[in-house]
Amino acid sequence: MEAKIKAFMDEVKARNGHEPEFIQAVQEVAETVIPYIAQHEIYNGKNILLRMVEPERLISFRVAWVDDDGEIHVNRGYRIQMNSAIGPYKGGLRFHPTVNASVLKFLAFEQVFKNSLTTLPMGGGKGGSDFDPKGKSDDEVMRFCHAFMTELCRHIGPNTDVPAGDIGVGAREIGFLFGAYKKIRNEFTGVLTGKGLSWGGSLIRPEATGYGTVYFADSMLKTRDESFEGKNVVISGSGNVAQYAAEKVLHLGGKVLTLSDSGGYIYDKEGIDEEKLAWVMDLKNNKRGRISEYVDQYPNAEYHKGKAPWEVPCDIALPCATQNELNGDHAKTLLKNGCMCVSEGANMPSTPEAIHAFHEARILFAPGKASNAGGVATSGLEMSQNSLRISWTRSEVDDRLKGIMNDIHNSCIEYGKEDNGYCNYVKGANIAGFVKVADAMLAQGVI
Ligand SMILES: NC(=O)C1=CN([C@@H]2O[C@H](COP(=O)(O)OP(=O)(O)OC[C@H]3O[C@@H](n4cnc5c(N)ncnc54)[C@H](O)[C@@H]3O)[C@@H](O)[C@H]2O)C=CC1
Ligand SMILES: O=C(O)CCC(=O)C(=O)O
Repeated sequence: MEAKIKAFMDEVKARNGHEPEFIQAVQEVAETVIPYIAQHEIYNGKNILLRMVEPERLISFRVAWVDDDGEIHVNRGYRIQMNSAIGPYKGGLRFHPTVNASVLKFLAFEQVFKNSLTTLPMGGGKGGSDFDPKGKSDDEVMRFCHAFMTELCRHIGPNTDVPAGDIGVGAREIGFLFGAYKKIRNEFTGVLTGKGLSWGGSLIRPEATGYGTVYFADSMLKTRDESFEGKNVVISGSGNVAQYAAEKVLHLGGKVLTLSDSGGYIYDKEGIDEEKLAWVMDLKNNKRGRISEYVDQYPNAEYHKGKAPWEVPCDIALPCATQNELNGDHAKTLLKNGCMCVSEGANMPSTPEAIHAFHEARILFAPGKASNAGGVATSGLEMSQNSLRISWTRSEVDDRLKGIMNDIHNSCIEYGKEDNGYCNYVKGANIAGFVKVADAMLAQGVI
């Protein structure tokens, strides 16, 4: 089996050798899915995984825009349309200086499996730009978004490809992008998700990724007769996912000790309660400040510049910032300090070494493609509401989200439970996600 996996990866590396994040994401899937394919005659000899690692379409384009001083800037825009076997391409847009084809291909590849796990009819895609919204005025962000959509609008549509937010793309950016699409195409449609409530958005979409990550962790904890009640929880990030993960942890009786951004982390041993979290939301979503400012407001807290929060002893860790933010050494520290559960809110935040350490220690570990699927699932619910031209209530959407996260957990158990009783959620998510897409691809023929 190892030879088969190596031969497959050699082929992937030959074509994508300069794309480390993409190769990392494919390797993890290959290690779990190739043995499964070998045991299931219908998939054998069809090169399905090889087809799945090649994007159906990779679009790259120039985005030229003018700043407040009249200077012209050029960024690169992308949309990776990875797989449409089970529905229109669906996945977020990331605006961050680190964006490149490798990062977006890894995200688009993960998205295919994640969207399949939600049980909703959504293919996988991802896009974005190396534009950095940090430090830009609202007007500059608007001009960039309008320029970006001028090209992107040719490639998307409610039945073709439906983008949404990701790092650096929140409610403000989705508004500007939607405005440009509507103007150019003269269509008011559900072409983006994460929209404002008065123009087609869904209740609970802002909360969904963070809430879903915590719902998934709660399902894992229940398998060991545990819960969030009274647990110390360490969270990285302070953006959309981290904020609502923290909120749900508080609802379930846990204590949130940390939040972070790319500058460092804050540790509040008294706990970040609802009032402090509201202050962080205002800091990040309105003032667009740095997390270091927390200690000016709450002097009993500590700020650790340039560091990640995994050194703070905890029962549960929720990485909610970015890829590869939790490495093998961080994992060992978490385990030494007694961490029993890691649920990924971000995409691929744990390195392969970290995942290996969690599996060796047999703690509860959920990969992002399962545990953070609540965001895209609720985007799927937004698409349904747009098509039906109705709006569901907060509790209707939240109940559906809970149901979907519970179903994803059950799928992971079905495909990931090992003979010794331990559930390998990575294996479970990869195989469960693969089966639905592979079956659709088989039915649709070689195309
Ligand atoms: N927004 C969504 O619905 C979904 C987001 N995700 C993933 O969750 C993660 C966070 O996304 P959002 O919260 O939406 O973005 P966001 O832009 O609202 O927040 C990103 C957070 O990550 C921090 N960050 C960025 N780079 C960092 C670095 N190098 N080191 C430490 N912190 C860093 C930022 O300071 C910020 O706190 C990403 O991995 C994203 O792909 C996954 C599923 C859905
Ligand atoms: O809601 C969506 O379509 C995008 C979510 C996303 O980008 C993700 O799941 O990583």
